[in-house]
Amino acid sequence: MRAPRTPLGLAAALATAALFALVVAGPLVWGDAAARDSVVDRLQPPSAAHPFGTDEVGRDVLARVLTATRLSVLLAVLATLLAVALGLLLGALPSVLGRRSGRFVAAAINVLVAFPGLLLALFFAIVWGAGARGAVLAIGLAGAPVFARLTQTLAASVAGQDYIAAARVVGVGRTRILFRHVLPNIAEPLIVNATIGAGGALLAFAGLSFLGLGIQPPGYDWGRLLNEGLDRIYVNPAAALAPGLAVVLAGLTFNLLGEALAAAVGRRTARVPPASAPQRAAARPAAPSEQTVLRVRGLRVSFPAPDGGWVTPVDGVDFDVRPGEAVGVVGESGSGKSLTAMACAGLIERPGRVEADRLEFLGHDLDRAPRSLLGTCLAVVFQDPMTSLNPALRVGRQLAEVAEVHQGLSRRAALARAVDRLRAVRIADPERRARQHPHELSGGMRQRAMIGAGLMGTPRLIVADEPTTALDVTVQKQVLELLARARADAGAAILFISHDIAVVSGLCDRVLVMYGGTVVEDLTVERLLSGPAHPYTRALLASVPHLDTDRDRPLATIPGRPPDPARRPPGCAFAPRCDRADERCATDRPPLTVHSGQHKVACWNAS
Ligand SMILES: Nc1ncnc2c1ncn2[C@@H]1O[C@H](COP(=O)(O)OP(=O)(O)OP(=O)(O)O)[C@@H](O)[C@H]1O
Repeated sequence: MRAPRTPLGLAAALATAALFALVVAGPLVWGDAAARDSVVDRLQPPSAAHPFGTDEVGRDVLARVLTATRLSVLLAVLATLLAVALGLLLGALPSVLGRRSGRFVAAAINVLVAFPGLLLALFFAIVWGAGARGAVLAIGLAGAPVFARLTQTLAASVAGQDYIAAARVVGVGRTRILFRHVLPNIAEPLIVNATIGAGGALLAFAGLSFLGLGIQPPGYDWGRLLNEGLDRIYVNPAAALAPGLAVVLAGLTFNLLGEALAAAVGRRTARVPPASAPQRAAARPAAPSEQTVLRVRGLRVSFPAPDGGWVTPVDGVDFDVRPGEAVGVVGESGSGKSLTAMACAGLIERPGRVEADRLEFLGHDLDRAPRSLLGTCLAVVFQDPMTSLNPALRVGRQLAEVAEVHQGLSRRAALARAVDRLRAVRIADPERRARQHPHELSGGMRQRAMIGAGLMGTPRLIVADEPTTALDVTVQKQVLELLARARADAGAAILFISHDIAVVSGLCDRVLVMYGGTVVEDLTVERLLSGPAHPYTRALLASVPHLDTDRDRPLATIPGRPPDPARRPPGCAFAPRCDRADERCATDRPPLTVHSGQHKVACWNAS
């Protein structure tokens, strides 16, 4: 972890050093003064000799508070360690046990977390009896469910990572996966939370000792001193104030340390270092001779189904996108267009699972492609420009981040480039707009800003998922023109998802028609308009109204409904709605094969 350079880090380091010094030196320096009684000095008010007064036997309150630091802090740390150890054990169990027992343990953890911690501590303190041991056990056990829940959540968040899947594939057992792959990857957030938890344990200790369930005389910690001070609060309030202050300051120290650790860990994980020299070489746009920007073979996207199995909405998609080419993806709602596009951009979130025989971007396996390559050469434009921009960050900053992280530009240079890109996407007064937050821009401007973000690098592929659906018709036209211009200027290929065939045929060279989670026809726009071969594409075209459509007749519709991904028929998914379907269509799934030239069709009875 890096040296504390922020004010928060510096404050945390100083406070922790001071507390540590008191833990070590407190009893050595002030131990004698804390034990020295003197009948004549009984119940003295604050004075120069005794800044917080004296107790019933004339001992100096300040010396006792400073001496009690060691016991108070050590007991809190011990209880926290116990809570973390038990929490780790309990939270890791669901990963080691089978699905059924794992669920049972997870449910038990949830119930324990919902139970108030201090009540639990009181219960355990009474079970184990008053005293230091009982209090450590009580606070440790009461804190364990929170850490168990944290461990369980963190373990689940790394469980879907590829390196865990790879370990499973080569037969590594669950326990070994837990210790070698899961725990090392969740250690940092656990340490941060344990540090903050120690502050809570300190307070809980003070509470138990104050209630007489913690440290017993002649021993004393801050809680006991607080208890004694409160007995004579009307005579000498400072005697209660001193241990109270000590608890607050030490608690704050733990919290500060936790916050500083969290900030350092956050910085480390959020900030991707600028590409190193070899990475930059890899990130350089691929040579123009390269034939394919995106190569997809046998792409499958699956999600866990409620019955415990998997449902596969995208099932065997094959296509290529060549440099500078604009490829449209059309199909009814639910045909798998967006999932295909998101899988190609590496954006399918867990628990979704992406499998493919080949999924390559600029010749790199998408899984292993350098992050800087994706950051500079792949741009994604989403349907809703409001949710794709961070509402808390200024627009210019968001665009600049791409150049800062992936191109190693300084903050100032990156911001200048952001303004330049906003100008390139025809946003008027880009300097002012760059300083604004997304909510201050119109929907069309936000979408242009998103395209501008994609143009911060040298995009070789722009994946646009229904980028104009949320916009009105005039703004829609401007955004389409902008995409076409980005394609012409930057030479970027476009994968354009839309349910609107008219829009697709205006922008694209080629069209992929999707049905039931797969590509059923891959054809040029000219071929699409002159006469496609797949009955589904024909039906889709017939359902689009155009200027020559006879208004006296009802619009053509495709009878029936698209198949549910969980209950797709074994043969052609379109067969139940197809007027050309025969027996073979019901049993054998037609592969996507060359129909003529570059035209491909997946149909046994293509025209
Ligand atoms: N996270 C998910 N979990 C489970 N199923 C999902 C998930 N995301 C999408 N699906 C299912 O996958 C299928 C295809 O979804 P997708 O969003 O790719 O369709 P689409 O063709 O883009 O449709 P639309 O035009 O309505 O966006 C749908 O049946 C959808 O319900």
